[in-house]
Amino acid sequence: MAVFRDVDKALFPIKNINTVVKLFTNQLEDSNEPDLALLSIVSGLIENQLTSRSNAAGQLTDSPESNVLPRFELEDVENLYKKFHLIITGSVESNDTKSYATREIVKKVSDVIWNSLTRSYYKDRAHLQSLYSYLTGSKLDCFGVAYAVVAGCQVLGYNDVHLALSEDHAWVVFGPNGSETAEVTWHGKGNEDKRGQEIGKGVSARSWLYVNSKPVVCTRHMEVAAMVSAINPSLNANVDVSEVALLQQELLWHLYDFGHLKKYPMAIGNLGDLEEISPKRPDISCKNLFDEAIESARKYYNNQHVYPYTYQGGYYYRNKMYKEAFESWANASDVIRGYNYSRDDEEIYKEFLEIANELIPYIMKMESSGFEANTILKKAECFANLLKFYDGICQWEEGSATPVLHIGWAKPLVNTISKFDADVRAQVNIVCDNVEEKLCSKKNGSIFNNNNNNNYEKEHASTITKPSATKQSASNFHPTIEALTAACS
Ligand SMILES: CC1(C)CN=C(N2CCN(c3ncnc4sc(CCF)cc34)CC2)S1
Repeated sequence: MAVFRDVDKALFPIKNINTVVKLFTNQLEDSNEPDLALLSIVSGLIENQLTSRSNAAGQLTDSPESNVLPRFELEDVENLYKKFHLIITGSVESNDTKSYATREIVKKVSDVIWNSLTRSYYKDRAHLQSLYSYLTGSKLDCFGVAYAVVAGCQVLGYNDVHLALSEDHAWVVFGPNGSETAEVTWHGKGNEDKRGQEIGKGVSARSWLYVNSKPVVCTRHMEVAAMVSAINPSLNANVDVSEVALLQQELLWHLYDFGHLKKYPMAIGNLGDLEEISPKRPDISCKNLFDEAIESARKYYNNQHVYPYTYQGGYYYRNKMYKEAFESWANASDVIRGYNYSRDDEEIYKEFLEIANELIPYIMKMESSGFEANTILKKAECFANLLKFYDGICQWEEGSATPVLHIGWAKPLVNTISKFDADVRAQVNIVCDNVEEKLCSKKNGSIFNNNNNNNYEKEHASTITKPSATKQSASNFHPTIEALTAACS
C-alpha cells in the first residue's frame, strides 16, 4: 500500500503557503527520491481550489495576510494518493527485480493513463497538468500525461524512467543511461499520437519540436521543477491568483538554490518572469535570470533552444530596451535557422510571427513617431540585427517541406527595413562568405555547424564578439534579405 511518511502527515492540515513549501523541501532534501505523485496532488489541489470560480468570489477576499489558504486536509490528499497507487499497481506489475523498465512496461503505464481519460474534452484548458486533475476529473493536458507516466513508473519502482522535455513536447527516456526513448503522450491538434514509438529519427528529428536530440532530460528533482513550472496561477485570461503565483515562485527559488534548475533554461525563464512581476531576491535580478537561462542553453544544449532568447527579448521589449530586444530576437533566429520547419512547429512559428508582425512594427511606430533623440533608427547595429532576424527565418524555410513565409510577412518586413535611413543602412557591411558551405551543411544533415562538433561553447567561445559600432558585418544572408537590402540602398 502507498507509503505516506509521518513527517509529511505532520504538516496537515495545510493552512498557508509556507507549509506547502515545507512539504516540498522535506521531499526535495530527503535522501529518498521526491514523491512525484504526492507533490503533484498537493500542488494541483491548491491550484484548483484557489483558481476555481467559487473561491474567486468568496475565500480570497477575506484572507488578511496573503499566505493564508483554505484548509487542505490530510485525508483528501491521502485518498487521492492511494487512488493513484491502486490505478497503477492494479494494472501493471511492480519492479520486484530492480531491473530497467522495458518499452512494453512504459507503453502499458501510458495506456493505463490514456485509457482512463475522459473521452473528449478541451485539451488546452488551464489546470489540467496535475495528478489532482487526473484523479478528480480524469483530464490531463499533453504534458500532464507524460508527467503521470513518469510518476506511475516511480510508483512501480522503475526509477530509470525519466521525463524528457523539448520546448513544446514531452516524452520519456529509460534503460541504461537513459539510452531508450518513447513517446507517451500526444502532441498538437489532429495528429495521430505516436505512443510507444522511439523519438523522431526521420525528418521530425530536424524539426524544432525535438530540439535536434538535445532535450532537457530530467532527474527526479528536475521533474519536480517541471511540475512546479507547470503550476498555472491563472484565474482567467487577465487575472492571476497571487497566492498560487507566490507558491510557484517560492518553490522555483528553492529548486534554484539547490541547483536543480541549472540545466533547465525554461524553468529559469519562468522564474525570471515571476521575478519581473514581483521581485523577491535583491541580489539576483530577473535580467540575470534571463541571461542565466541563455548560458544554460548554450552550455548544456548546444544553443539549440529558442525560448531563452524570447524570454530575454520579451523582457527588453516590455522595458522599452529596443536595441537589446533586436539582439535577443536575432539570436533566437540564429537558433531556428538550423532547423527545418515542420507542421509540428506551429508554436515557435507563432512566436516568430508575433515578433515580426506585432512587436517589431510596434517598436518602429514608437521610434518614428516622436523626435527620439536616441532613436534606434540611427543605429546600424539595430539594422544589422533586424536583417539577421529576418534572414534566420528565411533560412529556416530553406530545405523545409512546409513554407514559413507568406505575403503577410512581407509588408511589415519592408515597412520596417525602409524606416532606416540610407546612411544608416550603408554602415551595415553585408559580407557573403561561405554561403555555399553553410547551405550545404544544413542540407547534408549537420544542420547546426560546419564542423559537426555540436559544441556551441567551444565553437563560439572566441567568436562571440559584438559587431563594432561603425562596421556591422552580417555574413551570408538569404538571397531574399540581400535583395531587399540592395533594393533599399
Ligand atoms: C518566452 C516564452 C514565450 C514565455 N513562456 C514560455 N514558456 C512557458 C513555459 N514553458 C515550459 N516551462 C517549463 N517547462 C516546460 S516543458 C515544455 C514542453 C511541454 F512539456 C514547456 C515548458 C514553455 C515555454 S516561452
